[in-house]
Amino acid sequence: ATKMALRAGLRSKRGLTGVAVMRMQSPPVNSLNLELLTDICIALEKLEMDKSCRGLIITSNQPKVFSAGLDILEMYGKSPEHCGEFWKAVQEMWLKFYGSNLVTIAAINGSSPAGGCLMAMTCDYRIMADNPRYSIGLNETQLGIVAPFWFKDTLMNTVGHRTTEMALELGLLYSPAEALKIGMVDQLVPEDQVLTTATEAMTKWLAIPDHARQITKSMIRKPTIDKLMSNREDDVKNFVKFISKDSIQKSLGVYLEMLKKRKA
Ligand SMILES: CC/C=C\C/C=C\C/C=C\CC/C=C/CC(=O)SCCNC(=O)CCNC(=O)[C@H](O)C(C)(C)COP(=O)(O)OP(=O)(O)OC[C@H]1O[C@@H](n2cnc3c(N)ncnc32)[C@H](O)[C@@H]1OP(=O)(O)O
Repeated sequence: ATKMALRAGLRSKRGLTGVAVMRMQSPPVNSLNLELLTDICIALEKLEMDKSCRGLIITSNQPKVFSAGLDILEMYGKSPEHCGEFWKAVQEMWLKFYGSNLVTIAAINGSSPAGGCLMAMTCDYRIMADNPRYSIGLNETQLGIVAPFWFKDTLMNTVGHRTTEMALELGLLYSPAEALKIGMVDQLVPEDQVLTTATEAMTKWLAIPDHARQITKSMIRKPTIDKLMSNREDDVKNFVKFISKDSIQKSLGVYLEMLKKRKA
């Protein structure tokens, strides 16, 4: 096994031959801030260029949480310039993962709301811990915010049209069993088996010749990727305009307070 040290917030190491394991470790809840997003993108870029690497398993080193989604503090009370930079990093993460040539497997060993769910859905296969206390889904509307079209497209491509209407409009967070039922995740296993099962699944995916699998993946995902690629700047402008509204800032503030109170 080769070890690969990465910058703060992220550790990645090789286990299975040709397979990297990326462990998010940004306490307390792996919320996706600018630094973590940048680290993830740099790591993926390096792996993508490494000819000996064919697969990537992404998981969490934090207890109970895969990722809490986008870091709300990057969107609350920040300048339009900062929000724009942040959103570009979110786009970059999505583009890199959704368009990755590697086999990507999400080993979801905890809750995965919003951007965390998005990240998992960019992968080729999802294995989640069967703990009923965990949840996964795109809950944006519950925060008073609107998931952009490429979040919606990713969900629609994964679970279908009608389920997306319900999931997105109601901002539903699903238990692992519900997520399996609608196809948001592909497999449930006991918590201590998530990573070993991901490794087993990887073996199956790697049995397929890379070029055939990569061309097939690209054929399926390219239209969705192209849609964002040709609208990137407008999407950033829309985000900044939307997130800077007083009413949206107020909703985010209320939500953050709720998170803190819930803890107390
Ligand atoms: C018309 C419109 C046109 C166009 C639209 C254009 C653009 C679209 C606009 C906007 C889209 C923006 C998209 C956003 C997607 C997102 O990802 S938003 C983030 C959503 N995330 C959540 O809702 C998750 C919130 N967190 C939780 O539910 C729990 O923390 C979790 C279940 C993950 C873990 O629970 P637990 O282990 O009990 O931890 P705590 O709740 O105690 O949390 C620990 C501390 O961490 C803080 N925290 C949690 N999540 C976040 C977060 N996402 N960002 C920042 N901070 C977070 C929490 O407050 C605690 O802090 P404290 O210790 O109290 O200081």
